[in-house]
Amino acid sequence: MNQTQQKSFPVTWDQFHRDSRALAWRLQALGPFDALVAITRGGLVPAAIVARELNIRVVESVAVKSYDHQSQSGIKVLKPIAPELLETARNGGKILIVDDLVDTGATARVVRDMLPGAHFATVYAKPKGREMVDTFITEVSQDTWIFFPWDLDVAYVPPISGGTD
Ligand SMILES: O=P(O)(O)OC[C@H]1O[C@H](OP(=O)(O)OP(=O)(O)O)[C@H](O)[C@@H]1O
Ligand SMILES: Nc1nc2[nH]cnc2c(=O)[nH]1
Ligand SMILES: [Mg+2]
Repeated sequence: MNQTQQKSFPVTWDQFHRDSRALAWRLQALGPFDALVAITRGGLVPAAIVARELNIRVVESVAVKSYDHQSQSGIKVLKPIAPELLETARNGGKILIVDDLVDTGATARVVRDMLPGAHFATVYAKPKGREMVDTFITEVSQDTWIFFPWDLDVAYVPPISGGTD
């Protein structure tokens, strides 16, 4: 989304761990996977959790940047997938791609093109990008901005009544 979102969906560490584990449970039936590719940076945390649960030892990263804060800019590949991993995929290896979320699907499309046969998994999905994902856990509406625990801090919230006492 290019404009500031109307709704917010803040996610705590506990919730993110739980949702990432739920993703691993769902993926277990589809494995075993020979390697995992995490889309940095957001995919790194769910990738660590999924790799631990599914005992995937080979973890590669691909760096794709599409947002500055909440504004979408052009997609840039800042670090491509290592040639050894592409070779594994070409030789029939089963590759799992993990990201934290799919929004418009633009990031997913770019990485899918790099690894056409891979399984693409995210923890969260918005309607526009849902078609790009093979497995996800929770769907949120397109006008929702998801706030991840690594982007949040504990802060004072004024009372619902608006009063100060
Ligand atoms: O479906 P899309 O519209 O492409 O949006 C989804 C992507 O946007 C975010 O990454 P971002 O580019 O903000 O970088 P980050 O992972 O480093 O936060 C998120 O982690 C996904 O990778
Ligand atoms: N943190 C965060 N990054 C995004 N990138 C694209 N959509 C989102 C979102 O809802 N939350
Ligand atoms: Mg990302």
